[in-house]
Amino acid sequence: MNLFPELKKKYTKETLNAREAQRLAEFIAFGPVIFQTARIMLKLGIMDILRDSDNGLTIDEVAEKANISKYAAKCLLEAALCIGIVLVNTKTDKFTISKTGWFLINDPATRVNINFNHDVNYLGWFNLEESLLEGKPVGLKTLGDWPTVYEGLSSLPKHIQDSWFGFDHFYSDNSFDQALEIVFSNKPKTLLDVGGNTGRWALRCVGYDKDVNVTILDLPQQIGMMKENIKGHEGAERIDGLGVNLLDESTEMPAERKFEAIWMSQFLDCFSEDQIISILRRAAKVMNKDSRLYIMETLWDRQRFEPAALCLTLTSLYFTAIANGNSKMYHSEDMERLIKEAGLEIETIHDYLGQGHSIMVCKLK
Ligand SMILES: C[S@@+](CC[C@H](N)C(=O)[O-])C[C@H]1O[C@@H](n2cnc3c(N)ncnc32)[C@H](O)[C@@H]1O
Repeated sequence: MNLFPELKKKYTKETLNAREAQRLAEFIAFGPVIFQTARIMLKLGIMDILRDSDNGLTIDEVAEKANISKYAAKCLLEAALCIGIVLVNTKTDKFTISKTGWFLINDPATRVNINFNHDVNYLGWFNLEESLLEGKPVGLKTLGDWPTVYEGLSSLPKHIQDSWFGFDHFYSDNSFDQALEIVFSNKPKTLLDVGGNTGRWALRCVGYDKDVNVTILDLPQQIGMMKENIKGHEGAERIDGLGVNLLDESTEMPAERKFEAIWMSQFLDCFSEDQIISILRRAAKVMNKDSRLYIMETLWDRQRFEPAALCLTLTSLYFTAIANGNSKMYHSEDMERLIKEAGLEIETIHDYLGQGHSIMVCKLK
């Protein structure tokens, strides 16, 4: 298995001593409540209060400033101490934030992941086991009654929708600047954005190049949201949308415009291996020898930093329990095999975009 260097260092040999390993095992055993403790410390503003204090605060002072009981403050701070997000001064009994606490407050990726896990996934994780065994998103029933999460996106309650889109947009938005340079180095005049969602990439494209026309393919519900979202923005008249369900194998991609570029960002991870081959074969049908297909994915093995691989392999289990029961964040070797089976080949791979995307540039074999 190919792994980028930081991951290889961490995943191919034991790095913990016995005490550290035992601690990690207990961290796992108490995982749900460790997560909730940290989330509540953030939500109640306790982490902010501690950060903003000059020399830290006692339990009583935290209780008063956060407007919670001393009992609640004591339970939270003692747990927060042992999970490593705060430190205590044993002379003054004052608590301060630790380095990990600083990341909880300031690292935008961590905040997005916490909201996503609490609002979208938390209840559904309880059904992960059945989801894995049945190959169905059994946990999705905690959000609503749809075959996959994608049919339900437009009707999720606002705070859950915000957390889902916050997660999705955070990752893709951060790569768009570099991605625009890669895609527009070939100056495409027509671009098909498959799974274009709310139109954020399409808007960036029409803003970047005054001559490009973008067609978005997505589920009909998303095309409705996309149209609302692009209204009034410069270049919106050069964006159109087609509501389709690409899980229906008889749905072909539009060929009439001879798309010079086909863009799939965080799209193929929504499908199983067989579904990916079918979608890529349909993309290949509308390509000619000059067309390029750009697949932007967070490939878990091609990460510069190990925590990113951790986030990605665990995000795979959101796809299992909530999204559709059969897709994942792929390893690049799997993606490459599927691309080849669909009659395409990889021309180049660009790594380390934004939060950890790669772009596989593909052409007809
Ligand atoms: C994870 S989002 C990625 C959105 C966007 N491309 C980005 O990079 O932020 C996946 C998109 O694929 C769309 N999608 C999922 N299943 C689909 C299907 N069966 N047919 C068409 N689009 C689908 C979803 O509606 C969603 O907009």
